[in-house]
This record gives sequence, structure tokens and C-alpha cells, in this order.
Amino acid sequence: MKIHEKYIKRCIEIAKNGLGTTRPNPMVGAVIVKDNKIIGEGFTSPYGGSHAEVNAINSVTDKNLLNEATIYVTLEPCSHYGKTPPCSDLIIHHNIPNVVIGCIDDNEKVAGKGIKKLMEAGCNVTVGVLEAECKSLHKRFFTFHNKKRPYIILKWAQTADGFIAPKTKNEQKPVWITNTFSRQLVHKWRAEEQAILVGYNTVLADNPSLTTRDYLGQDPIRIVIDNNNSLPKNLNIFNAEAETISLQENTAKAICNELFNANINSVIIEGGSKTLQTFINEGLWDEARVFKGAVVFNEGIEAPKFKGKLTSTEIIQGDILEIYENK
Ligand SMILES: NC(=O)C1=CN([C@@H]2O[C@H](COP(=O)(O)OP(=O)(O)OC[C@H]3O[C@@H](n4cnc5c(N)ncnc54)[C@H](OP(=O)(O)O)[C@@H]3O)[C@@H](O)[C@H]2O)C=CC1
Ligand SMILES: Nc1c(N[C@@H]2O[C@H](COP(=O)(O)O)[C@@H](O)[C@H]2O)[nH]c(=O)[nH]c1=O
Ligand SMILES: [Zn+2]
Repeated sequence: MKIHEKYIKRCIEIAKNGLGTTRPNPMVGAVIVKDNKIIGEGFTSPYGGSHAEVNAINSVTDKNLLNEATIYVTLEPCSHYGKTPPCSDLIIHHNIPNVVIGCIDDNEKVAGKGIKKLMEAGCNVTVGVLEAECKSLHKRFFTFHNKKRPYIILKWAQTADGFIAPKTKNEQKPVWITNTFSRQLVHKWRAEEQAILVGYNTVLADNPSLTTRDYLGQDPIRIVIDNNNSLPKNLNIFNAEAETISLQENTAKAICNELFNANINSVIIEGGSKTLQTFINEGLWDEARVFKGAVVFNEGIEAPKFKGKLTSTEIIQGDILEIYENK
């Protein structure tokens, strides 16, 4: 593997430690190398804390090595004063001569200005190493800024014969199609996104909690589509465990606008079928995570119909998990 790619790959690996905690900032990774040896590493601290470059520079014990080092970073270093001073200034201050960047930050506050500043100060700047992987790492951040909507993950569980719920059920709770391991993974996913969204019928039929209770992490903001604002307030979704927002919108576009205005960077949509199909029909989704359990219902509520590019298949103790991209 080429040398630059090797270190950007390491940046991507450590950047993921920031998943779910850095928003609305991107989760960036930075690695500092001297004589083909890593002398410092850092990733974005939870929101309000330091950027990855600052953490990487702070982790270098002998700062005298910096003036002969290379800093690798997944995203163009910032050039503006936000909650923290600009990282490009810090790199210049420490005389780091080489900067290797995964992808540029097309957020209008930065957009090439960080690179320009570094070059004007005499840094040797390389841009676009593992660019696609770095863009994918920052997918929530780029989608929010460029498409003016949250990054959208669709998720559901369907039976071997293609249903998400039986025709009738006696209790106001989900009929589980997937096993406890798959369900714990879903709680991990909930901790990674800013919001979780479900439809009216799902809240009435399942009385879901939509929390991360089987995993470590912050509960997402719960969003429910309740067009007449008529859901009984004693349902679990309205308890004090997490914030809940009730929306009165019929189209995916209108829902996305509301979420964008509420500064929601990412959302996982957990059903039901009608809600998921609304987003699919309007083309407003980025990823679909589909579980297929072994159980058969013969009749019931059909799973959503969609076309996407299958990117991975995994078996979780007998459940099949397929992940698709909207391409
Ligand atoms: N296996 C799985 O992964 C999952 C299964 N489920 C199951 O799916 C089923 C629910 O899915 P589905 O029926 O497709 O519905 P949804 O949960 O997607 O809810 C959408 C429906 O809610 C209606 N609605 C919105 N606001 C109101 C309101 N104030 N009063 C009355 N109706 C309103 C909408 O009506 P309109 O079209 O008129 O706007 C629409 O028909 C449940 O049985 C649940 O158990 C749910 C989630 C995941
Ligand atoms: N039935 C089904 C799912 N159903 C989804 O999970 C919600 C329940 O969330 P909670 O109350 O937090 O456990 C429910 O309303 C629906 O959106 N999910 C799955 O991973 N597998 C399953 O088999
Ligand atoms: Zn910065």
C-alpha cells in the first residue's frame, strides 16, 4: 500500500472514535508521522472540545520533531474561528512542513481556505488521498451542508416471506422478527445518529421506547409523525428518557426541511412501512439497513419496496443483515 494511503487509513480508523459525539462537527482523524513512525494521533473531541489536529499535536511528546514531520488529516484543516482557533494556524505555528489531506471541506466557511492558508505559509500540501473513503467518513456532515437535509438511514426487519408485521396482533408491543444480538446492534446504531423517526401507526401498534438502553451512548431525539397531534401522551415515546418532537407533515421533503431547520444532521427511520415508503418514493434516503429473520408470517404488513446498491451482507446468529446505498 502506498505510504500516504496507509496513514490516511489510520486517520479514518481513529476518527470513528468520535461517532455520535462530535456533531454538528465532522468526526475527523489526524496522525503525525516522522521518519515513517507515528509520533502523534488525535480525533475530534465531543462538541465544544478540540479538533483532531489539536489533539494530535498535543499528543506529540517532543514538539521539536514537528518541524520535520507530516500531518495526515481526513478533512481539510479549518481556517475560521469557531468554538476553537483555526487548525491551519496551529499547523503553521508548529512549522509542520507537510500536510496530507483526505478530502476538502466544501462547507462555505472553509472551502479551500484552509489549504490556501497552509500553502501561502509554505507548507507542502497534498489533497485527495483515499478521497472517497474520507468523503464517506464525513457523510453526515457533507449531506447536511450540501443537501440541506439530514443524512437518512432507513432500517427495518422483515420476515423470510417479506412482512414487517403480522396482520393482527394482540399486544401493544413489537412482534420481534430479529434476535437479541441484532436488536442490540440497532441500539448501537441509535447511539450513532442524532434522531430516530417513526410513523403514527408504529407508535400506536408497538408503543416503542426508541432508546439505546441495550448499548452505551446518548439516546437520539425521537421524532414522530402525528398529523393531528392526537397520540396519547402516556405512550413510552413521550416519557422523560429522551427528547421527543412531534411533526405534522405528509411528505418526506417537508419532514426533511423541518429536521434541517431543527439542525438535525442525521436520522435513522425505523418504520413503519408507509413512512419508509414515503422517503423511498421521494428518493430521500442514503442507506437502507434491512434485517431478514427466519420467521414466516404468511400475511401482514408488507416490507417497503425499493431499489438500491447492496454494499454488504452479514449473518448475525441466523438473521441476515443487508446494507444498501441509494445509488
Ligand atoms: N419490523 C419492523 O422493522 C417494523 C415493524 N413495524 C410495524 O409496522 C406497523 C405500522 O406500519 P404502517 O402501518 O406502515 O404505518 P407507519 O407507522 O408508517 O405510520 C404511517 C401512517 O400513520 C398515519 N397517520 C399519521 N398521523 C396520523 C394521525 N394523527 N391519525 C391517524 N393516522 C395518522 C398515516 O396516515 P396518512 O397516510 O393518512 O398520512 C400513515 O398511514 C406496525 O404494525 C408495526 O408493528 C413498524 C416499524 C418497524
Ligand atoms: N419488530 C422489529 C423491530 N421493530 C422496530 O423497533 C421498535 C421498538 O423499539 P423499542 O421499543 O425501543 O425496542 C418498533 O416500534 C419498530 O420500529 N425492529 C427490529 O430490529 N427487529 C424487529 O423484529
Ligand atoms: Zn480545526
